[in-house]
Amino acid sequence: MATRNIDEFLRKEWRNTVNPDLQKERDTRTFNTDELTYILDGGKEKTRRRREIEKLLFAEPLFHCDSLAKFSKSELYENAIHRTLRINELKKANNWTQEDYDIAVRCLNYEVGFVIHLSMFIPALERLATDEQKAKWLPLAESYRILGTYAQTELGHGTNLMALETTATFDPRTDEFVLRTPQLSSMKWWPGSLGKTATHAIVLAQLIIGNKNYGMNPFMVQLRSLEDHMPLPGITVGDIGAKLGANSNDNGFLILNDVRIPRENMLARNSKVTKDGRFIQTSTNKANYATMVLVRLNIIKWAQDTMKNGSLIAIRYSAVRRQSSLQAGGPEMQVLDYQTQQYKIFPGLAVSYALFFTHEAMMKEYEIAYAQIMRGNNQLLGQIHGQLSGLKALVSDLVTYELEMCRRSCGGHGYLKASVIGETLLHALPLVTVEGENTVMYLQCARYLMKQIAKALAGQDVDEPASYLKQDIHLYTCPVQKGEHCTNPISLMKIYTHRAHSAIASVARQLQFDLESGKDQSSAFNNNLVSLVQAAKAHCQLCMIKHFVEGVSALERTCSENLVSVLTQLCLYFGLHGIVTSSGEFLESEAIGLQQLEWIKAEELKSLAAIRPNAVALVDAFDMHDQTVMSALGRYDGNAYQHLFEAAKREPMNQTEVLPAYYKYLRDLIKGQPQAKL
Ligand SMILES: Cc1cc2nc3c(=O)[nH]c(=O)nc-3n(C[C@H](O)[C@H](O)[C@H](O)COP(=O)(O)OP(=O)(O)OC[C@H]3O[C@@H](n4cnc5c(N)ncnc54)[C@H](O)[C@@H]3O)c2cc1C
Repeated sequence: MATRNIDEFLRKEWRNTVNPDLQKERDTRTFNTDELTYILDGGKEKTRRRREIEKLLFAEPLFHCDSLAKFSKSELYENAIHRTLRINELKKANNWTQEDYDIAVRCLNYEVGFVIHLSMFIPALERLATDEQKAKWLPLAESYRILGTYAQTELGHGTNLMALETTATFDPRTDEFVLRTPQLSSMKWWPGSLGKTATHAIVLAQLIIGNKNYGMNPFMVQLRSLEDHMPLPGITVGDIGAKLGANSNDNGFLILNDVRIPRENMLARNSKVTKDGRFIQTSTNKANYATMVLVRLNIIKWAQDTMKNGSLIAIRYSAVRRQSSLQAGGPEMQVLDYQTQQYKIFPGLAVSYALFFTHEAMMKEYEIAYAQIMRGNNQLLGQIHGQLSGLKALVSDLVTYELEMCRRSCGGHGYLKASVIGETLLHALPLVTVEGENTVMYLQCARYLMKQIAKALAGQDVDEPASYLKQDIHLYTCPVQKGEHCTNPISLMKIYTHRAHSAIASVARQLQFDLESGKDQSSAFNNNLVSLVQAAKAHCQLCMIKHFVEGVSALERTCSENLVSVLTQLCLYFGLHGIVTSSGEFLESEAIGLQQLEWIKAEELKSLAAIRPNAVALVDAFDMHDQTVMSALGRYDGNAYQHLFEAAKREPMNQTEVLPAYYKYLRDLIKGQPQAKL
C-alpha cells in the first residue's frame, strides 16, 4: 500500500478491490469463518435471516450510518425516531418476529429511538403490573399509542434507591395518589426519553399512607397530553442537555408538583393499596429487581456488540496499516505483526468471544429464574441478581478499557470521528454507570458471596455458581507444575477458582475479625469495601472463564477440529492474560507461585503468535455489515486511506474552497490590513 501513488488512491476502481494485505490474511486463515458466524448467530438459518434483514435495511438511505457524524443533537434525536418508525413499518410489511426486530436494531448499532420504551418501560410493565393493568397498558405501549420511560434516578440519588425523595401520598378521599418531587434534589434526572418523547413514565416513589412510609413503589404517571404532547398540569419536564455520547436519546428531568393519579395506577403485581388505605404486600418487593436483572443481562449483549465493533476496526486496520520495520531498510511491517500491537488488541478480541459465551450461559440461567419468578417463586432471584450485578460491572469495566486500547492502537486516525472507534467508546462509557454504578454492583455481588460463604462454612447448601466455596481450600495444589500445563484451560479454571475462593474467604475472615473486635456492622463493611470489590471481581472473572471454557468445549461435539482449536487458543489466551494482568492477586492468594507466573507469562506471549494468523478471520466471523460498523478504518475491503479521504471530502467545511471566516477575519490579517471592528 505504501508504494501506491495518490492518483491510484483517487481512481474509482479501488471500490471493487480488497486491500491485498487484508486479502492475504483471509487467504491464509486456518478455519472456515462461516462456520463460526453460524455459531455466533445461533445457527445457519439465523445467519441467513440476519443477512436478509441487513439487505432490506441498508437498501434504504435512512439507515446509512456514515452520515450520522455531522448531525446535531436534535437531528440525531429526530433521525433515531424516524428510523424506529421505518423499522416498525418493515416489521409489519415483512412479518418480522420480535427476534427479527432485535436483529434489525443491532444491525443499526442501536442508533434507534424509543430505547427505554422497549428495553425498560415495556419489560417493567410486564413484570410489575397486574394482569388487569397489563391488559390496559401493554397494547397501548406495544402499538406506540403511549410512549414510556422508567423514571427512577433523581438529581440527588441514583444508587441509594431507599433514599429517593419523590413521594406518592395516598388520598383516601379521592382514591388517588398525589405525586410530588418536594425539593431540587428530588426531581427525576437521567431517565431516557423523559425529556421530549415520553407521554407516560413508570415513576419510582416512596409510598406514603397516613404518616407511614411503605417504601419505594412503581406508579404509572401520564406526563404529556395525547392530543398535543404538551406537559400536563403539575408536570415540568425537559432534556438534561448534551452528553458525551448517545445524544439521540433525550435523557430528561421531571418535576412533579402534586400530580394526582388514580389508585389503579400503582403497578400492583407485588403490592397494592386498598380503597380504605391498607397496604398489602402480595409478593416480596424483591421481585421488582426482576426488571433490573433483565437490563443487566441485556447490557452484557450490548457490551459484546460494542466490543466486536472495536476489535473489528482495530484488527482490520492493523492488518492494512504498515509502519516502520524491525530490520534496517526492510519493508515496512503490518502493525499487526508487532507483538506490542497484538498485546494491545487481542485482549479485546478475546473479550468479545468470552462475552458471547457468557451471555449465552447467563441467558439460559435467566430464563429458568424468570419462569420461576413469574410463577411467584423468587428462589433463584438472589442468585441471578448477585451474579448479574457483578458480571454487569466486570463486563463494562473490561469493554471500556479494551475499547480505549483499540482506539489507541489505531494511532492518530483513531482520534478521527470517521474511525468511529472513539464514538464506540463514548457509547460504551455509560455502561459502567447505568443500571447501577459498577462499584456498587460489585458490592451487591460481594454481599451475595458473603452469604454464600457463611452458608458453606455452616455446612449448608450453597448456590451452584458459588459451590466451589464448599471445597477445602487447604487441599489445593496448583495444577500448573510444568510450562505445558498452562495450555490446559481446565487448569487455568482451577487457578481462577482458587483465587476467587481465597479472596472471598479472606475478606469474610477480615469482616468477622472486625466485628469480633467491636466494630459495628457498617464500619466493618466500610473497612473492607476494596477487598469486597476485589472478591466479587475474582468471582465474576471465574464465571467468565468458566462460561468460555465450557462453551468452547461444548462445540467439540459438533464443530470442525480447526475451529475448536482456534477458539480454544483464544480462550486460553483470555485465561492467561487475566492471570498476568492481576498477577499480584493470584500470587497473594497462592493460586500460583512465581515459577508458575513465569510459565504463564511465557505462554501468554506464545498465544499472541498463535492467534495472529487468524486474527482477521476471527473478526470477519462477526460478519458485521460495513453500515453497522460505520468505520473508515474497519471496512471489509480494508481500503482505509481511501475511505478516510472520502470522509474528509464529505466534511462540511470542505464543501466550499473559501469559508466566510476568510472574509471576516483572515483576509485582512493576511493582507496586513487593520481588522474591521471585531
Ligand atoms: C446514559 C445514562 C442513561 C441513564 N438512564 C436512566 C434511566 O433511563 N432511568 C433512570 O432512572 N436512570 C437512568 N440513569 C441513571 C443511572 O441509573 C445512575 O446514574 C446510576 O444508577 C448511578 O447512580 P448515581 O449517578 O447516583 O451515582 P452515585 O451513586 O452518586 O455514584 C457516585 C460515586 O459514589 C460511589 N458510591 C455510591 N454509593 C456507594 C456505596 N454504597 N458504596 C460505595 N460507593 C458508592 C460510586 O461508586 C461512584 O463512584 C442513566 C444514567 C446515564 C449515564
